[in-house]
Amino acid sequence: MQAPVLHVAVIGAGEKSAALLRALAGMERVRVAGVAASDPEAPGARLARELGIPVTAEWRALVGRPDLDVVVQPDPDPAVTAEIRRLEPVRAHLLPPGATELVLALVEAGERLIRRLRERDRERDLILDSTHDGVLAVNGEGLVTVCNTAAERLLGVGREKVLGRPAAEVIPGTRLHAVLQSGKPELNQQQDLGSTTIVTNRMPVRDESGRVVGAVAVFRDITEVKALAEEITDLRETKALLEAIIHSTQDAISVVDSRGMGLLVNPAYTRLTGLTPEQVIGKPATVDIDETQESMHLQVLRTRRPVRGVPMKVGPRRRDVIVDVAPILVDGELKGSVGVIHDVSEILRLTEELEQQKKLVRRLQSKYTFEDIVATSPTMQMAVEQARRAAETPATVLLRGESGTGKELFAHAIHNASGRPGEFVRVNCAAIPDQLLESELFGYADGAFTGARRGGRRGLFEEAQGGTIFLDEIGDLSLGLQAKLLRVLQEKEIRRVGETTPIPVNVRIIAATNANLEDKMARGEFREDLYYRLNVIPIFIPPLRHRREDIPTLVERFVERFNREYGRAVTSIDPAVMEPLMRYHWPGNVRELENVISRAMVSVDVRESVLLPRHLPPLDGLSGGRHAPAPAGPGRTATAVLPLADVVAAAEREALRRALEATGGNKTEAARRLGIAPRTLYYKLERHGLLGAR
Ligand SMILES: Nc1ncnc2c1ncn2[C@@H]1O[C@H](COP(=O)(O)OP(=O)(O)OP(=O)(O)O)[C@@H](O)[C@H]1O
Repeated sequence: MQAPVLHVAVIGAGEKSAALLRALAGMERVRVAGVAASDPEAPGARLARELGIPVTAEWRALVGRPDLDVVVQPDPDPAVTAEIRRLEPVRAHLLPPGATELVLALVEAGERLIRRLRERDRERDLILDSTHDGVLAVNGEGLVTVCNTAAERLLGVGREKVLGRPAAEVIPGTRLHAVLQSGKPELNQQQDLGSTTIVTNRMPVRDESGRVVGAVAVFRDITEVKALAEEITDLRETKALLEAIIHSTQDAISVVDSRGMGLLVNPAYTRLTGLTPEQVIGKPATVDIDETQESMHLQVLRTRRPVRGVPMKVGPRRRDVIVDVAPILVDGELKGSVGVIHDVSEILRLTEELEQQKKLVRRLQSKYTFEDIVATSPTMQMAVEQARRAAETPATVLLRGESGTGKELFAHAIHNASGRPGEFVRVNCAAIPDQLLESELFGYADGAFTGARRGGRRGLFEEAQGGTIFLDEIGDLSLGLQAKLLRVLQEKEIRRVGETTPIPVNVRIIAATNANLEDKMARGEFREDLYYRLNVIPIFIPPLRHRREDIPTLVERFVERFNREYGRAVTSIDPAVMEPLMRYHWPGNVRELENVISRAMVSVDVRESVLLPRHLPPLDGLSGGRHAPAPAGPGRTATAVLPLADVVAAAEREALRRALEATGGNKTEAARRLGIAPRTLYYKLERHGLLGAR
């Protein structure tokens, strides 16, 4: 149905009429049919012309029109009013006096209200558009009334396409119509919109009476939040892992920020330094854990370079530590520095203990005195007497005798009787490779060769400073080393390998050999000058087979010793035991006798008190009785087939034994005749138990 339109005629064109015309022009349901103006230039007449309203000079022409609903006379002229009433008695539409003012006031009030409402709408839109949350509202009919910028962005639609349209049709997946129907809010609903995830709160809008008149949805993009949440979970796990590691490591760790303020310390740090987290975190690292040094953290922050392996003493117990500090650089930016402190006091203590143990072992090595040397035979008594006298002097002693005759025993005894305060150091010149022997004897400088220890190392000559060095198997020394040893003997100073500064040494030298040095000299294998330097006091120790009268006393001595060592209780020796021992030729000399008694004592029962012939092991080459020859001998008619390895080993042992016997124990000569290197011979003798256990 078409809304009715009010047709108005305005009589008069003064200021008041003009104001009324302006007000009426804005009204939708009012049409001004014409304006009556006696002066065509009056303000009302001019405005009417601008607005396209017909203007007439004769008001009577206007009033007579049949389509008029109202005639308005803003400035009433009583004569005109009466005239109108007379002419139009039926349609007395004239507004009463003062009505114009009322209309104007109402229009103004209406305009003010509209302005205020528009402002509020603008404010609301501004607020809605500035929030990141999408806002969508529908009225009671489900038509969209609000769609802010964020909603446009999130939904991917322009507001001009949705405003005033049914939400259910234009917003995919909306549930606002459902909320409109149920009147129940739907809160924190997660919803996927393509690649984005949103979370929505939908609420009904009620009027004062509680009737649902609309619904609002407020929603936000949580794609980033979701990703961040996942990242944070990952970071938390990593952090927990790192914390666990930092907490459990035995190394002390401290971290400072880029200004040098304490950020983190672990329990190992507190244990080591005695500093608690409260004393460190948030405090400047001006002094280091070792107050005598500049803070390494500050040094690293200043230079941006790591510092490694700095030794320090820290904590109330002044523990020895090694510190590494490194800058923390993230994308090239300095974020702080991390220090790791390794406690090395335990390692140092163990090293020291090891050194002590080594010294102890060496001291044990030189525990023998002249009282320990059995010397019943006149030849041995003479040798001991010579040695006693030599001990009183610092002169070089050369001990000569076959293997196992007791040369080392003599060396110990001489050292102990000499009263020299330093240590007794033994070197087997034949057992150490030549290149190694030089650095062993004289030590080496820092960085002398690959693998050399930092700071270099003392050699055995320096170790024996103030004491005695026992150069065993001197006959096996290479010509090169012979020259170097000669210089030591002449100048009484040594030079570490790789160094030129000499170090004075005060060391008594006892050399020993079972080789024929004179033969060697004749063959050019031993330097003559060195021979005379060494041969100051030569002492010959005869082989056991040349002094059999020593055998009973030696046996008694060994039985006593193994009683103690093996927990046996042998108090007497059957005379029948002595018989084969006295007959045997003892190629291995006293060491071999010692081994035989040792094996006999092992086969003695703990309750037995008498050593019997049956306890003795077979003695090589002694036939008859229970002392059978070694198995696998060539003359043996054995039916048993033995493993080849055993047969070969037995043959090798026999060959070695014969070679030693034939050369009187001269190992260099034995090696030469066997066609093997002396070192190989040593190795083989050791393996077959033909070389005394050292
Ligand atoms: N006269 C002795 N009195 C007591 N024990 C002795 C005697 N002679 C040697 N021994 C013992 O015999 C074993 C061998 O002696 P030692 O090691 O001194 O011989 P060596 O001549 O240095 O041998 P090698 O030339 O093989 O190095 C040692 O256990 C030692 O105690």
